[in-house]
Amino acid sequence: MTPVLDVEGLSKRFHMYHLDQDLHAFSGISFRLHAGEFLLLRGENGVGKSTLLRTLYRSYLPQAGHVWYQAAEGRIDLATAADVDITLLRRRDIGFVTQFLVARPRVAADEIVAEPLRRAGVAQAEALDEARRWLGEFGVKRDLWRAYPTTFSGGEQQKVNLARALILPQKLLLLDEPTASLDAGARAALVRRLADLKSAGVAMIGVFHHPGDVADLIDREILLTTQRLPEEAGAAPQAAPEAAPGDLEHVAV
Ligand SMILES: Nc1ncnc2c1ncn2[C@@H]1O[C@H](COP(=O)(O)OP(=O)(O)OP(=O)(O)O)[C@@H](O)[C@H]1O
Repeated sequence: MTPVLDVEGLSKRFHMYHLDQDLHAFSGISFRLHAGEFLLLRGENGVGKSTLLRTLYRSYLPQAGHVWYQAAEGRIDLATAADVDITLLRRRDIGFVTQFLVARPRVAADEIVAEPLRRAGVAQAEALDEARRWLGEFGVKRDLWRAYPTTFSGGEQQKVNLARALILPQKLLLLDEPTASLDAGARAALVRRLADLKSAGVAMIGVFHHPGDVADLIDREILLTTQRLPEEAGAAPQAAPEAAPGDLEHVAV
């Protein structure tokens, strides 16, 4: 079966201009992800989990490697694809859920959530109905549905964020600590939605503060570790070979 995502030798470093030195976030990461698979990214603080997700989403450009994505039109390398193609894929195929909502001023919560449906051609009234259903599902109080999320609490903003990101099933979902500020009810609603999306064939890669929340969904794990090699050895950290489902994959970064 053709993987949805085939990551080959991906490396990312940041240049810190004020120190005039590079910071290696990770190097040589390789893995594959198939439709309906759920991959958990683990590792200690600062090991590069969020950076890896952002590089897959092409918010960051990698220094080396490929991120082959199987689009309807054919295989495309997200590491080098044109911005216009990335924009299309983000609208249609690839979702990114973070714990932070970028709330636009004077746009109501239900409109923010309905927007992906509107872009996909769903009529305004139907899209708003569906958006309100999801706001309700995630526990946003009814009297906030027409309000502006710029003034919402952290948890309320996060619920709007989730409803918007998950309203339209995409092919690949990147999840960066989506449960961070959620109450128990919203966490349960999120897990239900992720389980439905997984059954519908959505491939997912996630970082979770409490992986127990999604224990039933996880097919594979990648553990990112910081491997400090002696300078004189001169060898770059290598990614471990791909693990079978259920195995734990150790990847030095
Ligand atoms: N834009 C950036 N510029 C420079 N350094 C960065 C940038 N983004 C991340 N880093 C650095 O890259 C390293 C990896 O950060 P990242 O946020 O990916 O870690 P993480 O594994 O997600 O950590 P946490 O578990 O704390 O969220 C850190 O040392 C961080 O300081």
